Amino acid sequence: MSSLEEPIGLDNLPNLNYVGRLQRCSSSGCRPILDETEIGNCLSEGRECSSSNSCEEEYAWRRQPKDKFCRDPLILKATRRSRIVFDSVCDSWHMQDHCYCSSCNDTQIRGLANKFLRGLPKFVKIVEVGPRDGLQNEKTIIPTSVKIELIQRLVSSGLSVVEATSFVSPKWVPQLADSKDVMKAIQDVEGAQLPVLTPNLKGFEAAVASGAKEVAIFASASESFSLSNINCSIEESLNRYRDVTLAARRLSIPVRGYVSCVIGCPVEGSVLPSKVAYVAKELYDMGCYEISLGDTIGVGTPGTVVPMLEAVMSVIPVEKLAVHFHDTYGQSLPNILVSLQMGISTVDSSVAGLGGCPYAKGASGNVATEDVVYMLHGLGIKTNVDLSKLMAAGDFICKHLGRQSGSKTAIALSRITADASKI
Ligand SMILES: CC(C)(COP(=O)([O-])OP(=O)([O-])OC[C@H]1O[C@@H](n2cnc3c(N)ncnc32)[C@H](O)[C@@H]1OP(=O)([O-])[O-])[C@@H](O)C(=O)NCCC(=O)NCCSC(=O)C[C@@](C)(O)CC(=O)[O-]
Repeated sequence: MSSLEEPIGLDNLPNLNYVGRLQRCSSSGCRPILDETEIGNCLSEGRECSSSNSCEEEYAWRRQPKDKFCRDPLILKATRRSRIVFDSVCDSWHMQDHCYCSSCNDTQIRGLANKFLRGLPKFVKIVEVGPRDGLQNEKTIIPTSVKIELIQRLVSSGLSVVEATSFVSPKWVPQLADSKDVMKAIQDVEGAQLPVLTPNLKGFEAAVASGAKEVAIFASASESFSLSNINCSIEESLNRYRDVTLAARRLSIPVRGYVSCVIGCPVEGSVLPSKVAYVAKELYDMGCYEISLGDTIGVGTPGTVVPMLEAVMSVIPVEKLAVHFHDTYGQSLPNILVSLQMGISTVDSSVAGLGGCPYAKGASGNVATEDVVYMLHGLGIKTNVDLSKLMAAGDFICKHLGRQSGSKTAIALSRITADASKI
């Protein structure tokens, strides 16, 4: 296995029981391993293992003594298939240092480890867009109370930014016509920024009147998409957004900027990186504190994402950039990984992979937050997100929508949870 992370291979881990396997993914179960010395040590330890040796000691999982484990009322409840209690079980386990590969005894391979993982950020901020981007395309109107509970659950999972709703025309996006009620109900939610989308001054004023403390504006790198999404050209939209950012500055309200169609447009096809860089810079110059680069239809691969990011990074500092991938072609995780390697440390995602844009037919939801958290924790990158609580939030909304989660991580871990409860 050449991967630096211990192979996921759940089926290949006969010596770990189900709970142990799950714990590998909990936020507390992962620790940063990106420090060069640590990687070096780990790999040196690996050198001492002969290739025929199993590295089981190195993978040792510290756990409660078995009898204590069995008396633990939390565990007993877990056997009754209680997901919430199972989350507590997760927290009673933690992972020790582990060696990645028993055969990593070659300095060249060690060099590769440093080359690919050394530059990754130690912490990634996740911007959860499920309640807005995730729900905006749902045909059946979701009760306001469900939206409110979803936001509350997401915030309590540790997410520090949860995009709550949009102040757009209810004729264009009927699902979010209750934005005022949602905002009023979450006024006392603490511990997270709760930005809302505003397409113009009218939306901005309504958002502020409803208690929004942060807004997001959204331009496009494609003329056709700009027209179909917000009914105006790119230049017209930038003029509108100048008004919004000016009004926001007067009220000291932070503004986030989106650029959509950064790789491709449903009408025009490929979008030039220079066009993306132009729109991103305009938004940055008018005062957006962060620019989120959206692959709205999810056509990007690392091969197209890297040149796009290069172009944008030549005009905007990398720490001001975020990436926003839809997962139509299953490319989001590799795209996120290359973005992190290029220095980006803010990633947008949607719980349970909810979403799709009403004006980009066929585009699927955003990358699932659970999958992003799983990958980041697997890389030793902190997120402050409790994966089990996040999964519970995903489960909550999926049950309401009557469909399976779009997160592979959530599906896999739920199976393990169900199996563990039978132990
Ligand atoms: C921009 C508009 C409003 C222009 O829509 P328009 O029809 O051109 O606007 P208008 O100025 O002619 O007004 C028409 C009506 O809308 C009203 N109106 C006007 N503004 C508002 C407002 N803010 N809130 C509520 N109502 C509004 C206005 O008052 C009027 O009402 P009427 O007199 O007919 O009763 C419309 O096109 C719109 O709402 N578009 C939003 C569409 C949308 O939300 N799309 C999904 C966003 S997702 C995205 O962009 C991508 C992203 C960010 O997720 C990143 C990625 O995934 O890549």
